[in-house]
Amino acid sequence: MSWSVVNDGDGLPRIILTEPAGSSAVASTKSPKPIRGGIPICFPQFDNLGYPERHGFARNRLWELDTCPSPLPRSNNHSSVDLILKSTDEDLKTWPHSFELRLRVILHPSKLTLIPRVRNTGSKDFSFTFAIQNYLSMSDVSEIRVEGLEMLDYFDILENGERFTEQGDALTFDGEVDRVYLRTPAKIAIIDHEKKRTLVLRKECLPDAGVWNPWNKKAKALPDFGDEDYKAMLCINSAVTETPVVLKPLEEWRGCQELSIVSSSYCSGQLDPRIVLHG
Ligand SMILES: O=P(O)(O)OC[C@H]1O[C@H](O)[C@H](O)[C@@H](O)[C@@H]1O
Repeated sequence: MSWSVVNDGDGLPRIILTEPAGSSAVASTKSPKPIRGGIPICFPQFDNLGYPERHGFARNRLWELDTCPSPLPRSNNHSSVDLILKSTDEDLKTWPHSFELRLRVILHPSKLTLIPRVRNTGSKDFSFTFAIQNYLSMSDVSEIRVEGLEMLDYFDILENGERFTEQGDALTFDGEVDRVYLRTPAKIAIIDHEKKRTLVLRKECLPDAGVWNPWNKKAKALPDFGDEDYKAMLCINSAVTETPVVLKPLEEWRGCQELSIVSSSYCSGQLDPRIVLHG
């Protein structure tokens, strides 16, 4: 991935990351379409709960820099940014609730932390579902193992949302998958043998986890997704879906997700998977 720094209209530096090949090569960056990649934020709905924009409008809007992230203390860390999205008159027509959605993004050498917060700034209760949709880059999805979802209940979107219980061992992939696992442990490990690394997803107040890969047929049908790109990606979402969050006026909900990389020794069996998952 290459990067460059440009100054925007306010004289603020912006870092532009570009990937000349892969899914982002065909991804649309034109508003109001979400970018197929990165980490879209799904709010106020994950999937389609009856409001017009699938996965909510937040991923289709331009956010602003948040200069007052209270009550989170201001971050003095130069590798972090606070962003905010507020309800607009246009959005109030389809989702009639005033809110402030904040996101703190913190970058460490081998860890990315996201802290989303939703505040009810209106005068009535509202409820919402939410997801942090992580498009993860993989060497070869058919060689990936996901640990931490064993024996859990899940909704299978490909089976009309029917509820099943995961059997067996770790998750492996040999076809299209679109599931939402319910009440998962706080840690999920995504093991990439070929890249000799394990991604560890740790989450708080985000009890559910979506797992999605369109595989070859659906990939061809998606206009902003390369035909072969399904091979090198896996979406794992940290989500609140089964039991929506309810906020009274002035209440705030806060979640947290950490994505970190564990050394390749995990793949050679030197590191006990139980330590990664439960340590
Ligand atoms: O195409 P999008 O609206 O961005 O959604 C991409 C995917 O997101 C989630 O993981 C859903 O569970 C899938 O059903 C959906 O296909």
